[in-house]
Amino acid sequence: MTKLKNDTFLRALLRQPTEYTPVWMMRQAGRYLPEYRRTRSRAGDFLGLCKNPDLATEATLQPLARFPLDAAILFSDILTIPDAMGLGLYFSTGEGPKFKRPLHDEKEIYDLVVPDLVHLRYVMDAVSQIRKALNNEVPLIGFAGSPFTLACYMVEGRSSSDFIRVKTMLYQRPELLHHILDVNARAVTVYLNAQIEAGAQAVMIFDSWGGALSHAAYHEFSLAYTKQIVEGLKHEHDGAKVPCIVFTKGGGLWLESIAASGCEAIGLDWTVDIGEARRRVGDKVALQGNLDPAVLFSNPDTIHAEVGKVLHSYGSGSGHVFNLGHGISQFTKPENAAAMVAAVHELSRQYHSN
Ligand SMILES: Cc1c2[nH]c(c1CCC(=O)O)Cc1[nH]c(c(CCC(=O)O)c1C)Cc1[nH]c(c(CCC(=O)O)c1C)Cc1[nH]c(c(C)c1CCC(=O)O)C2
Repeated sequence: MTKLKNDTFLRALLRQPTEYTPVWMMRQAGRYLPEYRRTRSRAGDFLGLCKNPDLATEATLQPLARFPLDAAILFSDILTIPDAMGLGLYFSTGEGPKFKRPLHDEKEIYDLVVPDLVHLRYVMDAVSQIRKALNNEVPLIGFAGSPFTLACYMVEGRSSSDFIRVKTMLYQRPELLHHILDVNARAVTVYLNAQIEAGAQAVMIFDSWGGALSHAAYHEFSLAYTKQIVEGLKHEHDGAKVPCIVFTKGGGLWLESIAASGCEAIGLDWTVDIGEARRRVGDKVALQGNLDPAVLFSNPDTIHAEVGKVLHSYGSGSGHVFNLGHGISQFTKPENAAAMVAAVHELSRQYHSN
């Protein structure tokens, strides 16, 4: 078992005592950092950066060099899986991800199989290289998309705001969507377990679009498959527990069912009061979140006050990992991210009496 110099993040996820509230930021490596933009231009484009383990390691470490964050997250993307399935992922500047061969007809859907890990070898290489470079300073988070969120991109072929194709399939040909979701769930399980074997010390499942579903559809088409993954994960590696965080954007109504999925922690977006969330599920899981990323457009004094409100709402004791309620915007000033991290470390000590 490797000993971490700072394991505050892992202890908070396991609801064990800590001296302060650990903090990291979703999308902490990204376009708001000038050094990231330079690394990306050396790689050619975003996907080239994900597929080059040396440059992915460099990007992962950039935010840690600037801010005293309590965790690193693998630099990659959730869409590596559909890419490895042969859908032809590409990113056109300013328009987000697209697929050359989205899933439109029945034959394409029934031909879909769990990809061979050789096509995702570059991700595991990045994980082991990042672990070496981190030198046990802080833990490394691995991640994947939820089966439903991946299916949104695979069926729509690109980002969408109304999800017309995937929702039409859900109501008109549910068996086709169930087939995609089953393949995705098996693929994500194998993929996350490979990241854990390669050195990821916690994993996070991003269900960015589960919140677009109705109550019943969320349970049947999103949570059921996320649960299947959580059940198939390795919960221990190298003598240490490997906690799993489930983040459903817009999932505030369903915290009790998410907590029952078997995950160690729930990621919260900013629409939820974290204290109320704790009263609902805090005896079962840890909570991660949930500052509105837009707070970082303000100024250090406002950021300090808003961080204070989230910490106060959660209250005393362990089980809270501070984060934004969604990814940091590319238009954020890095010094405002620094102010947030400093405020969490300063203000949270009063809530931890040990
Ligand atoms: C839906 C989703 C995707 N990717 C991801 C999600 C789930 C999280 C969420 O809800 O935001 C997850 C993701 N994407 C990225 C990470 C890296 C790790 C981190 O720092 O948190 C993680 C965890 C890098 C990235 N992924 C992407 C970038 C920007 C690409 C660039 O450099 O131009 C980064 C740093 C591109 C990406 N990738 C995706 C989209 C929709 C986009 C375009 C969005 C945009 O333009 O802001 C798919």
